[in-house]
Amino acid sequence: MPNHKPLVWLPACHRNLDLSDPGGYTVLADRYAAAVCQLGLQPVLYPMAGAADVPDLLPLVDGVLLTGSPSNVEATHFGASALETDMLDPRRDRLTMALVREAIAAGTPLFGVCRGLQEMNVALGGSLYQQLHTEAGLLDHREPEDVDLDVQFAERHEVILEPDSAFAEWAGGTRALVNSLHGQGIKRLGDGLVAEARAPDGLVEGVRVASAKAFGYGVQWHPEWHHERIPFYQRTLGAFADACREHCRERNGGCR
Ligand SMILES: N[C@@H](CCC(=O)NCCCC(=O)O)C(=O)O
Repeated sequence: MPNHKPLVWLPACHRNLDLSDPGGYTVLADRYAAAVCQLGLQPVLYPMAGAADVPDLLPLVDGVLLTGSPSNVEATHFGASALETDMLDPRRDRLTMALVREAIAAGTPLFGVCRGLQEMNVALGGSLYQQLHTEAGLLDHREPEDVDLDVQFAERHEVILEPDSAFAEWAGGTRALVNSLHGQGIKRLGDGLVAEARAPDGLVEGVRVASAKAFGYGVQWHPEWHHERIPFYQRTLGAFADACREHCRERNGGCR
């Protein structure tokens, strides 16, 4: 039995931090890694991993957490053109498009948060609204600018949860309040995804992977934000952590 905690792969972002370094930087918001640690799991990064490395690396981990990011999934992945204003991350896109499909096929627990949900949707053939706030009938789902993080991540709207879904179980009912920090959103649902949570404007904000052999969920909100004091977020993350522990036991005959 290995003497380590279940390992969770968090694909990083790649940014030019504007320090005149043409090599760029690998970036991961501590918030996600800290939440993984608080769940008793060990976050791991493979900074240079590309799509071709996924078959070698996926068997080494017990779960995959696709984090949020200010960058947008490039619209060329769903048959549209990127907007001039888009902040893009083509390396992350290339990795996560492959990772989503292979994690589902391999039965590795998979959880997508915000950009991560959008990646799951696009990897499975779905499309995104590129600017929700320009769409008639849809809410502006972006966070307020130039305010404290506590205000940016404050609960902003309800989600309506499918009765009998895991979301309803985690929320203890069919409605929950969530934060909202995104400009893109699901337009056409990816193949094999089941919509189980919707914003009041009808936008799909929570999905289940129908064929998942382990945990396979994505959410548009941020359950990692102060999950320790919000039972809905805590139960969602707890279910992902339980699935990672189970996968670790199956993979290794046990785990810490
Ligand atoms: N850029 C996409 C995804 C939005 C998203 O993931 N926001 C999280 C921002 C905070 C963080 O880095 O965790 C969109 O705008 O829809």
